[in-house]
Amino acid sequence: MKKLEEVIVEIIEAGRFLDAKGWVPATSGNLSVRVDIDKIAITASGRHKGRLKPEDIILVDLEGQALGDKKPSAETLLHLLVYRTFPNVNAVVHTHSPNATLISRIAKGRVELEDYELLKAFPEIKTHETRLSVPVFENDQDMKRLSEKVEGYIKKHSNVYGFLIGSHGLYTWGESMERAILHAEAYEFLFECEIKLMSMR
Ligand SMILES: CSC[C@@H](O)[C@@H](O)C(=O)COP(=O)(O)O
Ligand SMILES: [Zn+2]
Repeated sequence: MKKLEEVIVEIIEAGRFLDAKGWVPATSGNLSVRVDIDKIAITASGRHKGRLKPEDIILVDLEGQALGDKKPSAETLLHLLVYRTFPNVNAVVHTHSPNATLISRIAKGRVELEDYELLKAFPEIKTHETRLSVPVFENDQDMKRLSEKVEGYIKKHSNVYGFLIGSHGLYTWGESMERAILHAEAYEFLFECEIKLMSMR
């Protein structure tokens, strides 16, 4: 596990990267890193992810209780379910890009990505001759209800590297922040291709 100081810098730099891409507009999005067996560092609620300061990164326990007085992300439960489900995952990112928001409005139930060379950006995928499903969940302000639905799906399906929330955005993760950002980039590219393909039909 990295030291908390290193994790804070990592989250701030990742937020700047996502902001530079236009994927976390208007304080949307959130990022987290596992810092200990029972502690997660996560962005405080309502902060602009391109302009994070060290004090905007706070610690929560595995129930989502803040270990301090700042309010953690409103979507903390969606991060915690990922850490609970995948012991090898150490970073989760959530973006609100136009592509993720749009394709999650168009797709019914899931986005099917197949025959793309870039699918090899995801773990264990070694060939373009793959179909990767990205589940789409209806948006819901009741995070407990939404997180239970997502966790139920992920527990029943293999090869899930991310999920979409309808008209909202993308969640993805990785063994490190670097891998989580790489997966976000790959999803963004693939969603853009799919949206352009749909517009050509
Ligand atoms: C500002 S609209 C986006 C928010 O409602 C939410 O979806 C989001 O991604 C950020 O919530 P936050 O509580 O700041 O982590
Ligand atoms: Zn969001």
